[in-house]
Amino acid sequence: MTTLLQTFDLQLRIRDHHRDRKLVDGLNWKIQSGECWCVIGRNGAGKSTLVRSLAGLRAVDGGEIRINDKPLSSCSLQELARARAYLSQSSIDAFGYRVIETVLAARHPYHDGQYWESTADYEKAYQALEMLDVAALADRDVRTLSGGERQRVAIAAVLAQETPLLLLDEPANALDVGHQVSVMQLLDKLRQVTHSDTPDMPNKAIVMVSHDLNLTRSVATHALLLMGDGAWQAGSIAEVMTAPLLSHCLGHQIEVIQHGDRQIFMPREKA
Ligand SMILES: Nc1ncnc2c1ncn2[C@@H]1O[C@H](COP(=O)(O)OP(=O)(O)OP(=O)(O)O)[C@@H](O)[C@H]1O
Repeated sequence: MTTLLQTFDLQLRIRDHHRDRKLVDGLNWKIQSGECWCVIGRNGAGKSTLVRSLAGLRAVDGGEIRINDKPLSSCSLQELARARAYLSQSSIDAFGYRVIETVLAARHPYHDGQYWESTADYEKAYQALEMLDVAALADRDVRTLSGGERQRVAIAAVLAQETPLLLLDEPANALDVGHQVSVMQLLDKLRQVTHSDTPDMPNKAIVMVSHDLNLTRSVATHALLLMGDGAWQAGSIAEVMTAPLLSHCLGHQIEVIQHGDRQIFMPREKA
C-alpha cells in the first residue's frame, strides 16, 4: 500500500462571532491507496473545510498536509491536479458549456502546453460519462440538467481527471436511490482496481463526506469522525462506526441493528 496523503498535527479553525472556533485539532491521519474514508459529523462540524484543505484550496491554521510525501503547500498546480481530484458540495454553472466540455476540462493537467484535446482525452471523457450513465447527455447545456444528472456529470469529470486520490464532498447528493447505490459500487470498484499495464500506479484512495450512515457503511473501509469542537476519532469502520461514538459525534442517539450480515444505522426517535 502507498501512502497518498498524510496530515501532521493539522489545525483548522474558523472565526465565529469574533472568536476562534476549532474545527480540527491536532489531526494525525494517513490515507493509503485502496482505502475509502468517510468523514462524518454534524452540520458545521468542519467536514467541507477539511476536504477543501486536503485539496489545497484552503490554507491550514497549523500543522502540515503532505501529498505523495511532499508538503501540499509546495506542490505546483499541475502536480496537485495530477495527484487529487475534488468534487465540491455544490456549484453553480454561470456559462452554458456542453456536458462533454466540462468533462474534457478535467483532462487539462495532462496537456503539457498542447491546446487541443486529443482523441484519447475524448475517449476518457466519454468513458467517464458512460460509467456514470450520462453519456446520452454529452451535448446538452449543463444548465439544463437536473440536480442528479449534474451531480453525475461532476463525478464523471472527477474520474476523467484520473488521479490516485479522490476527495468527494457529498457525492451522493441529489442522486436517486438507484444511482446512489450504483455510484457507491463504482467507487468501491475503482478503489480496488489494480493497473496491470502500469504496475507502479497505486490503487485509488477515496475520502468522501456523507450524512448517510448506511450508504457509508456499504462502501467505506475507514471513517473519520469530527466532533465539532476540534476533537476527532479515526479508524476502521469496525472501530469507529459504533453506536456510542456515532451518537456522540452526531449529537443524537444512533442504534445499530444487525440485519443478516448487514448493519443498519437508525437514529432513535425522540420520546
Ligand atoms: N468563510 C467562512 N466564514 C465564516 N465561517 C465559515 C466560513 N466557512 C465556513 N464557516 C463555518 O465553519 C463551520 C464549518 O463549515 P463546514 O462547511 O466545513 O461544515 P460541514 O461539516 O461541512 O457542514 P455541513 O454538514 O452543513 O455541510 C461552519 O460553522 C461554517 O458556518
